[in-house]
Amino acid sequence: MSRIHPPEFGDLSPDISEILLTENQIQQRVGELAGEISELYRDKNPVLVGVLKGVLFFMADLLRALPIATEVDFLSVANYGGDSRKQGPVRLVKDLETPIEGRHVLFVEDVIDTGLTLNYLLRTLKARQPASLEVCVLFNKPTKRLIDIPLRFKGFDIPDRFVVGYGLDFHEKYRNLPFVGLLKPGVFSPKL
Ligand SMILES: O=P(O)(O)OC[C@H]1O[C@H](OP(=O)(O)OP(=O)(O)O)[C@H](O)[C@@H]1O
Ligand code: HPA
Ligand SMILES: [Mg+2]
Repeated sequence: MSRIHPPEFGDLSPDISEILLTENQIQQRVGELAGEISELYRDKNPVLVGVLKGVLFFMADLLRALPIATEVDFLSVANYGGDSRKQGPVRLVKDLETPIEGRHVLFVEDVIDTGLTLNYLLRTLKARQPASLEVCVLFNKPTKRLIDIPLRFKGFDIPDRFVVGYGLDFHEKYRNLPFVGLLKPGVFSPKL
């Protein structure tokens, strides 16, 4: 089975300087992660919890690769600091609809950078007394971490660079690229 993509990504392609992970590499690793996850959660009917919006493609692909019964739910967060994101605390702007007390919860994240977002969310979910709470992250930037977080399932360690694609955005753009890449210096400005 193959997916249909335009040969070029229209007006997005010229903004990309380098592809770090191809669509095939990502899809293969997602399949491997699904295998590992299904071993741990067989017969446990876990709740997969994702944080919007970056996780949308990873969650969709992971769910479809999992050969076990699961449920899915989503959270949404905002940074108190507005534009100075990644520096201040986060707050919940959309909560789960699923009560997770006594449930096996797998937190699914697209990228972990400082770990501040995940740290806040894990503390919030732990207080609801799930039967278990583990983390699955696709892209991990180990050198950016401010808070240590145990990662039960991990897709790739990636360098400390700002990446886009496969759900990851720069000012809400580039999420729809099927690969993960770097933006050209003229396009990406960390101060924006
Ligand atoms: O480890 P941290 O430094 O906290 O960064 C990781 C968070 O940043 C990204 O979300 P973002 O705030 O970009 O929201 P989005 O998913 O809607 O793009 C990502 O999806 C994580 O939730
Ligand atoms: O590299 C990144 N790209 C997009 N969003 C992000 N959020 C944390 N790190 C990143
Ligand atoms: Mg983002």
